[in-house]
Amino acid sequence: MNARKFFRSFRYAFAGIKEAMREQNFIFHIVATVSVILAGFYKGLTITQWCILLLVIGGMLCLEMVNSALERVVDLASPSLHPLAKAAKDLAAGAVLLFALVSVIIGVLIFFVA
Ligand SMILES: Nc1ncnc2c1ncn2[C@@H]1O[C@H](COP(=O)(O)OP(=O)(O)OP(=O)(O)O)[C@@H](O)[C@H]1O
Repeated sequence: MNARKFFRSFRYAFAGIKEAMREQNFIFHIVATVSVILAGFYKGLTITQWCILLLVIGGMLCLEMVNSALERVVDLASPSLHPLAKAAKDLAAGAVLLFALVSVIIGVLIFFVA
């Protein structure tokens, strides 16, 4: 891969992050992220706890973006209602919900149990 192509792919990736910023859900996750990071400094987390927290935060944000990407692909491929389109969107939304639930449990363990 040449340097120009390499930097172009960065530009596209940043455009993807900018696109995600237009989503209300993503903004909610950013606000939650900032709050959790501030709470982490206040509590004085250990390095291991920070690593777990950052993994969870990164995973949540990435999953939200993949969900948004999938929504767009489904809307493009199936503008009219279709059971497979519904299944695809519901599966992706379910994945986000599952990860969010696990994240909350991990947050409670780190901030209130540890
Ligand atoms: N083409 C479709 N065919 C069948 N069901 C669909 C279709 N598009 C959406 N749905 C159903 O409607 C639900 C909501 O879809 P929608 O695209 O509005 O997602 P959303 O979660 O509201 O995302 P956003 O508000 O970010 O666009 C889906 O989870 C799915 O059950």
